[in-house]
Amino acid sequence: MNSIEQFRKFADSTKYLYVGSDIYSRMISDFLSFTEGRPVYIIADENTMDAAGNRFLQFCRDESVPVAGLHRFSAEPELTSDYENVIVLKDKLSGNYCVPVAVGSGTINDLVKRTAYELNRPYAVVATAGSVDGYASDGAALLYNGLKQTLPCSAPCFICADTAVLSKAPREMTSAGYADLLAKNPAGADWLIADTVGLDFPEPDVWSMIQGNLPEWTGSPENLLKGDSDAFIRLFTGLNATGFAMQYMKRSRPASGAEHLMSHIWEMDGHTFRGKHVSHGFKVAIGSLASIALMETVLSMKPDGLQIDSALEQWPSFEEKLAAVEKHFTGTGAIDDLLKINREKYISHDELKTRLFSLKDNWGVMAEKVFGHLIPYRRYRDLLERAGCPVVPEAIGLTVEKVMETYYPAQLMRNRYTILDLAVETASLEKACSRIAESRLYLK
Ligand SMILES: NC(=O)C1=CN([C@@H]2O[C@H](COP(=O)(O)OP(=O)(O)OC[C@H]3O[C@@H](n4cnc5c(N)ncnc54)[C@H](OP(=O)(O)O)[C@@H]3O)[C@@H](O)[C@H]2O)C=CC1
Ligand SMILES: O=C(CO)COP(=O)(O)O
Repeated sequence: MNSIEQFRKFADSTKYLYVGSDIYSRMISDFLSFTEGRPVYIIADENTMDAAGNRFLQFCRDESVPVAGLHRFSAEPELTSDYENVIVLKDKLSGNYCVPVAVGSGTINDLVKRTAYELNRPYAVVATAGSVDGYASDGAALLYNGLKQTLPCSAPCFICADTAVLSKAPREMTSAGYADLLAKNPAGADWLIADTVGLDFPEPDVWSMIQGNLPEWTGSPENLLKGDSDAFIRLFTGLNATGFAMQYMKRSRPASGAEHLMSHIWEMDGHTFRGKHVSHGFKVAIGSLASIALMETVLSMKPDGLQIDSALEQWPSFEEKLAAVEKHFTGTGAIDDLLKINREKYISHDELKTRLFSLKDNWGVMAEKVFGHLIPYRRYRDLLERAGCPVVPEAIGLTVEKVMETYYPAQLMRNRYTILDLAVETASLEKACSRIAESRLYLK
């Protein structure tokens, strides 16, 4: 198996990485190099303090690492990725020159990551679950002005994960991490589509690190559910390699495609199921299935089926496109940011015409490339199911109809070309939605 350390060469901020069952006996010397004698300030919550924080505190005591303070968010109500929580943390930390240590999973890590960045300090994370690929990324996925966006900031300088802790995390968190990792497959297909349009060339080293190793990282989902420690190392390696890829590229393209944009819409809607927020990974699982369904439906079309005249006729003017953004997002704090994104993203009728003719010429090559890469829907669903992930929208409190309604606003979320753009630009979204909704396979 590829060692996680060999992927760290892609990271410019993460200098130290410890994963395994005996991390505390090995990491003191590097930890002291990281802190440079400054005290640590631990940020955790009630769940994560029990899961790993107390053990980390014991490590500090045993090794005489000074602890300046401890902020423990309460477990109820659920901690969210709202930027307001960064303000709370900055207020706590700004007075003393300590180094922050996040003890938790995706949300706590992102809150501390952005706080450390705004205070211009390095930070460490003690991971408590293999639930997301965000530990090692250099962005924080936060709700800022109501828009779920990836705010720039440096990745952690020091990452450690005790596999005994990861394997004891709630099973759903592991399944969610598996779904977030497996999603690099449809996200990669989106990258190939963007490449065909001439917008975003897949960086070869990053492509081979992620896509080349993904089958091994995700190949035996049931071993994760059995608590197999090697399976956890593979999962955490894949999640962190993706984070390193984001550090290397300074953007989230290697990790995120249409499936993530759909998940962000549901998060911004405040979607809950049985009174609780649905995890990032579970929303991504349904977003992935929806994205693959759309890819298989749209790309199965023959080039002759691409009606350029009708697509051009349906293409909105600049004003009409902005009006569509207003219609979908008015009343949310995100509206100004989304209008800006869509002003930048808009292409004129003439530009669309050129793109559509080029697409018609390259359609067969693009479909071949994408289908050569994409895990087919049935197999993808099976992998998710074996990993304990949701495979129908109802399992996270959505409906097929709601998923169909999400494709269009998700296309407005980012200036990053995906299958959503291809479907909208070729005026095939509506027809594809009817086919998906009527099919006996997709999202059923
Ligand atoms: N920056 C990036 O590149 C990325 C960021 N993300 C973001 O990460 C967030 C989701 O993170 P995710 O990890 O799924 O969920 P959370 O960090 O929100 O954690 C979900 C719940 O699990 C609890 N928990 C964590 N570890 C343990 C444990 N070992 N034992 C018991 N309970 C535990 C948490 O407790 P508590 O509330 O106490 O922490 C919380 O209640 C989203 O905001 C998403 O957008 C996702 C991918 C990439
Ligand atoms: O969640 C992320 C990666 O897993 C971040 O992706 P976005 O940049 O699309 O928000």
